[in-house]
Amino acid sequence: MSALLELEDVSLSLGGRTVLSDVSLSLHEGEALVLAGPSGSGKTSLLRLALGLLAPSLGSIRIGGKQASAPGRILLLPNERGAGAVFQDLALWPHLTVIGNLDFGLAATGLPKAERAHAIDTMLAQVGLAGLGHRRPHELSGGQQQRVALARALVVEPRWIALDEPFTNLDIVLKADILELLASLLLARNTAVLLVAHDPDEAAQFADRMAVLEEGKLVQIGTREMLAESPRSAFVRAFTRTSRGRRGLSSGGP
Ligand SMILES: Nc1ncnc2c1ncn2[C@@H]1O[C@H](COP(=O)(O)OP(=O)(O)OP(=O)(O)O)[C@@H](O)[C@H]1O
Repeated sequence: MSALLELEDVSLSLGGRTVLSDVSLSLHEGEALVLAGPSGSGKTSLLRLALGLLAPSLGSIRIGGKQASAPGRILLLPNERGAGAVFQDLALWPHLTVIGNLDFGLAATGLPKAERAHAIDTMLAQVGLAGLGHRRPHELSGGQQQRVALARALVVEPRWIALDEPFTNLDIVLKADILELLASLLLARNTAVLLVAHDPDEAAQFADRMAVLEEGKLVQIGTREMLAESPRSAFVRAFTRTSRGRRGLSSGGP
């Protein structure tokens, strides 16, 4: 079975400087792959390439075995990549209600209105926002806004989602809560995730595999076993135990 997402020997130059060199990486069905690395190492750029927001300078990207990007070319548009995304700034539509924000992408799928309303209701209940659907983003707390962004990314049932440090601005308790919620939602839906994380603890909660970028090069890729001794190991073990059975993933190289 082909990977959901495959980067092969991808390099990226922006403004005359090399941002990524020769990166090969894949994301498999239901897998949680965490991308770590120092500031400026190219994590966001890699996500943008994967989502089809940037074209590689060299190399190729495949989505579900289909050619998605080639040097200087985006062959599959972002909305054709089966992906959802949440970025740090969340980018919620300020003039739309919570329901309006979720319906924005869902309406484009062509699903009839009644089914969309049902999907939105279910999703909002799952992220703990039942009853808040008619509020606008500025009428919500920071943590609630994060949940809306997550719900908006997931309501269209993407096969994978890209998360670019979306929870950085939350306090530690809220962050732990939302990460736990995210883990359970992804597990229930078998959605794969490519998560950019600064914090190794955050990575450990999540990762089936972890990839480390330094100065645009992939310097390390490790399995969840490497993360078993994390300070939150009880949760990690619970998560990996369930996910191992369900996903039947063999860990290994890129
Ligand atoms: N449009 C651009 N033009 C020129 N250089 C860019 C551009 N976008 C990003 N860069 C450079 O590419 C490098 C990688 O940036 P990127 O945002 O991918 O890193 P990052 O690992 O996500 O960093 P952070 O953790 O700080 O968000 C940085 O040195 C950045 O300055």
